[in-house]
Amino acid sequence: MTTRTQLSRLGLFDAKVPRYTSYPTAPHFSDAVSPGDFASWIEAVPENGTVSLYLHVPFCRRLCWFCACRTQGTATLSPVAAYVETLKAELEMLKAHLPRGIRLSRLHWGGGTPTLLSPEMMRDLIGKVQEVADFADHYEFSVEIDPNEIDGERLDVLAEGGMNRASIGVQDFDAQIQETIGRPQGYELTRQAVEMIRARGVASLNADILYGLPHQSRARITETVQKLLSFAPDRVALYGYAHVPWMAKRQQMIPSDALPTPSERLDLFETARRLFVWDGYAEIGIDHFAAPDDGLAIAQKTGKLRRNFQGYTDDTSEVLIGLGASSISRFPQGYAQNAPATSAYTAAVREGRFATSRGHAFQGEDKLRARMIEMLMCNFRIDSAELTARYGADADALSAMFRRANEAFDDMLEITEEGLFIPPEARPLTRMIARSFDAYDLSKAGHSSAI
Ligand SMILES: C=Cc1c2[nH]c(c1C)Cc1[nH]c(c(CCC(=O)O)c1C)Cc1[nH]c(c(C)c1CCC(=O)O)Cc1[nH]c(c(C)c1C=C)C2
Ligand SMILES: C[C@H]1O[C@@H](n2cnc3c(N)ncnc32)[C@H](O)[C@@H]1O
Ligand code: MET
Ligand code: SF4
Repeated sequence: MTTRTQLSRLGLFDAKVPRYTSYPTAPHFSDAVSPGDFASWIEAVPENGTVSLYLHVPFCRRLCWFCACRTQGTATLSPVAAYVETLKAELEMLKAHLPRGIRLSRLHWGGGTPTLLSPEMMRDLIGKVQEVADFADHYEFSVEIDPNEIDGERLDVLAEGGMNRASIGVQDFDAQIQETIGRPQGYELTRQAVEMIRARGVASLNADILYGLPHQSRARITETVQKLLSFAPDRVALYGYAHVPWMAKRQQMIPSDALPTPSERLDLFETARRLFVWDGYAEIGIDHFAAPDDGLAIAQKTGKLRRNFQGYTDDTSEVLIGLGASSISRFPQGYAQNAPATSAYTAAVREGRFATSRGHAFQGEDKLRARMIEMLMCNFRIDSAELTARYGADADALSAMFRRANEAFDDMLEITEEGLFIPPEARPLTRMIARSFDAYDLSKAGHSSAI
């Protein structure tokens, strides 16, 4: 039996599974976590430690049809200006609760399109962040940049404010695909954005591209990857296009009959993956590639790769604080998510309350299972020794779980003294294998394709 037949028989081409940027995943959050819990979790951060800070900007000038991000269109800057004022008020509240001596190991601006902010708004927001906490040594300040929404002046402000990583949205360079997904973006425009970013000494450049787009073929994705490689990005995220029109209504604009089949998606991923590997990139987890000297590649080699809401990271901070509408924070105690609607978020912060609307306090085996799933997503292996040492897991119980997983996956996995290992031929199954260690009921969540 070929590997592909085996993958198909195991349900890879039919499965709908989470992306596991958290465990439990966000659909399992409830209203059990309150603004008061969020405040007390912030107050419990150890003095003189580090935290990471994520600021979410849920606005875009254009609304690309393929996009599943939580963002709203705006033709003018006035809602953005009002939103920045709310973010500043939320930062002020954070400052009031944060223990002494905390520094930022990471600052990430995401969205949406944070580069929609005017240079003055950017300066203002950076200033307010600096009032809350200084950057730690070896900090990273990264910003998601839409090449259509950037200019030299904004980049100057960001670079002066300490931005040392930039991430650009590319998705695909093919004109017909761009038209079908509602995201026109010429190669030349993207190249100019890259040059402007590099000219300001920004140390690290990431680019996002997608496989599984309508009309995408091996030839077309090859061309896109080659064009992207001409920019020599330090990192690339190669996400599977998640077609979830029941969640992201804009995707109803995308003709489903032009979408590749799950089997073709696997081909597209493999085609792109090989090109990156040939070019010397290290494979990072399920969907990232990094130059060998990049932090992600080093973290992977040293076993320090982590997974958070922004994807893969080499950040070692235990605490990630997400501000802005819909942002999710992670603490040793659990997750807290802000109200998703900008109106509800704004109303809470303007009244002087944190906007926490949902979340999950860790209980029972949550942390153990979260770490097992993170290990699979990052390293394609589960290391039993760490689980017994850090979470008091029972070695026999772990072995029994591994054996059950291996049976469920046709003996394609390897069980060793050290733990469980997913060999390369079984790696397309990684999210499905992770799901087999998920104790929550996933039947109602409406996830995207497993490949
Ligand atoms: C920056 C944009 C995106 C974010 N997530 C996605 C994009 C494109 C992709 C995505 N994330 C989820 C789905 C649903 C189906 C699935 O495959 O699981 C898709 C297509 C899951 C998801 N998205 C949000 C939540 C709360 C969840 C569930 C979490 C999980 O399954 O782990 C909302 C959300 N997504 C993004 C942000 C910043 C955000 C709001 C907090 C990023
Ligand atoms: C932040 C990044 O999220 C990715 N992104 C946006 N929408 C989707 C989707 N439906 N499926 C997969 N990835 C998506 C894009 O690559 C963007 O650049
Ligand atoms: N909005 C930017 C872009 O589309 C950043 C990636 S999508 C959140 O290019
Ligand atoms: S891809 Fe980026 S610019 Fe397009 S709608 Fe999504 S967040 Fe906005």
